[in-house]
Amino acid sequence: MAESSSNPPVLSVRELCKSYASTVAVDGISFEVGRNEIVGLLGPNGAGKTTTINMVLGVLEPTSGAIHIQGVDLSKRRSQALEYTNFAAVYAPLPGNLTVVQNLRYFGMIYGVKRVSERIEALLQEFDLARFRDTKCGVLSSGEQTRVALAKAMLNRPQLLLLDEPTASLDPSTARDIRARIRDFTAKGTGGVLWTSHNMYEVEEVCDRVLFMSRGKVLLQGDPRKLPQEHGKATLEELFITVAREPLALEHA
Ligand SMILES: Nc1ncnc2c1ncn2[C@@H]1O[C@H](COP(=O)(O)OP(=O)(O)OP(=O)(O)O)[C@@H](O)[C@H]1O
Repeated sequence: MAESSSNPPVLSVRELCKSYASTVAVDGISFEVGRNEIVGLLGPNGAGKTTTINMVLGVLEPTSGAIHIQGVDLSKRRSQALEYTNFAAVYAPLPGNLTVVQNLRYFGMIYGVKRVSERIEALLQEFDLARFRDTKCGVLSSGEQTRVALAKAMLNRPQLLLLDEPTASLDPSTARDIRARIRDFTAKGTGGVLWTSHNMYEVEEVCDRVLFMSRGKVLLQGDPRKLPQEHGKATLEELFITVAREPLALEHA
């Protein structure tokens, strides 16, 4: 049973902190990801984005704070919370010596997916991967590997999908295709997405809401199409550069 309410957000993060000796990587951030919502987690290199994602994935233990996935407290009922979650990132490629189907079967078994063969066939169709089913993942192009990584991330029908720069290194047409599939995921189901990207054009196109992080804190949040104007900037990219170079100016604005 959910702990907070009968219809909690897919992700709720409260006062989350992570410190390493003298480095405070994440410094008391709070935010939510709602159903059918794509939230962009933005910020310059070293802002704390990956550390945040790794804590939500249960890979890193927070120093303090709370994470609830579908209302389930990650620190208390970890397996149940993680059953609702999945993840794709370019720096976490699938084993290259396994074929597309072998990879999907392997992860399907790990996630305990019911009627796994049926689920794999549906995902091969959905992600236009049928012709690569017996190809080893290591020889696929970046765009094809991203599609396999997304198919793997959908195996357990997650409610919370974490995507760390899913379109990095993709050509514009493949990137557009991937964005459309992610938008479909939130539009057709009940899930939500937390998405990191350094591509401001993409963020404006895809994200319903963005969180700007700098030095471990969330400095700004809002609609990516309105935020620049609200802060006297012409574009999201200009706002990003200000957050990166002069975070204190915004913190005190
Ligand atoms: N294991 C660790 N030990 C010490 N410091 C760490 C460790 N992991 C991360 N950090 C530091 O925490 C801060 C946040 O790092 P993080 O990887 O979360 O940033 P990021 O926003 O994902 O950056 P990027 O855009 O470059 O991927 C950085 O200053 C980093 O050096």
